[in-house]
Formats: sequence, C-alpha cells, structure tokens
Amino acid sequence: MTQSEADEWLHWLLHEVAWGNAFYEAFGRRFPIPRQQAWFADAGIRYRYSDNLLTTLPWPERLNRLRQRVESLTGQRFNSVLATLYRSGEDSVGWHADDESELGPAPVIASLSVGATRAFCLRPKITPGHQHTHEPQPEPQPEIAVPVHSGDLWLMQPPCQQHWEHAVPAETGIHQPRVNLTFRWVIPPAS
Ligand SMILES: O=C(O)CCC(=O)C(=O)O
Ligand SMILES: [Fe+2]
Repeated sequence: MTQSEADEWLHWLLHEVAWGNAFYEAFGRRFPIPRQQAWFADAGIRYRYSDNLLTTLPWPERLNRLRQRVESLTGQRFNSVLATLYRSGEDSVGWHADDESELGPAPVIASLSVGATRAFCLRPKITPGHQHTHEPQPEPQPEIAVPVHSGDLWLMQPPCQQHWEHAVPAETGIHQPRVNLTFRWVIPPAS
C-alpha cells in the first residue's frame, strides 16, 4: 500500500482497536507479554492460544475490506487476523512458529506492517517439531533479519512454520509504534 494509506491505517489501528494485554506464566507467576494484541475472526472460529488470552472481536467493516484486498492480492482465503501492537522498540516477540494444529499442517499466513521499521528475523528450527525440548541443543544457526517497512505485505508460505521460527527482537532507539496484522486461516470446528 502507499505511504499515506499506511499512515492512515496506523492511525486507525492505534485509535480504534481495543488493544488487550496478554500474559504468560513462568515460575508460577503471570507476566504481561511485551506487546499488545487484538484478535478478529469470523463467527465460530476459535484459536486455542489466542482464545485463552484474548477475546474474539468481530470484523470492523474497514478491516474486512482490507482482508478482501489481501485475499485478492495473495490468492488465499483468511478467516481471522491477529493484530499486534509494538508500542516502541521495547516491545517485541520472541522466537516462535505459528504452527498450532488449528492452522493445519501447512499454514499460509499473510503479514502486513504499518508504522516503525522493525527487523523481522528468521532462523531454522533446531529440531523440526521438537523446538520446545529442554534437552541440550546444537548451536543455533545464523539468523536472517529482514527490515520490514510501513506498508509492506509478505507471505509466510509452507514450509515456513514447519521448519523455521521467527521473531521481532527489541530494538533500542525506536520510539515509534508499529502494528503488524497476520491474516490466518483457522480450520473451522467440525459442525
Ligand atoms: O510482528 C511481526 O512481524 C510478527 C508477528 C508474529 O509473529 C505473529 O503475529 O505471529
Ligand atoms: Fe508469528
């Protein structure tokens, strides 16, 4: 999208979205995750991870039109979007893959960013499918860092989530916010 569209989207997302704080548990305590999130989805769509932490919001008309635009640009269908707000360079997301079973074995995720330029980092999973093990791990592979600019749209296609992890590390000196939208297809529950 153009810079002025990206600026408009940043303004709309910052002011109109009901941003929520999510938490993670460690050492028997709850800590806020270093970013804010909102989860929009079609009626009846549930996503275990997000559902535990976030309420499902209905699509605002404007966001629904953006979904249709992303669908026609990518040739993919999406029934949900996870919006993430990085309030400044202090906010981040750690290494993970979006490989929950609700996304199916080979998810296609479209990602759109507006606001501050941040590094989107990728690294191969150390042991595909067993990345959460506590056993000793071989040395991590060198990572790839792609600067993502305001208005950039990219696709994470198979086998990205199967074999790679991604992260947006904290960056000192960034005081502007960034919003990232990840459009996803969550397999609807069997009716
Ligand atoms: O902010 C980004 O570019 C990545 C966000 C992300 O990894 C996610 O929403 O799962
Ligand atoms: Fe992700």
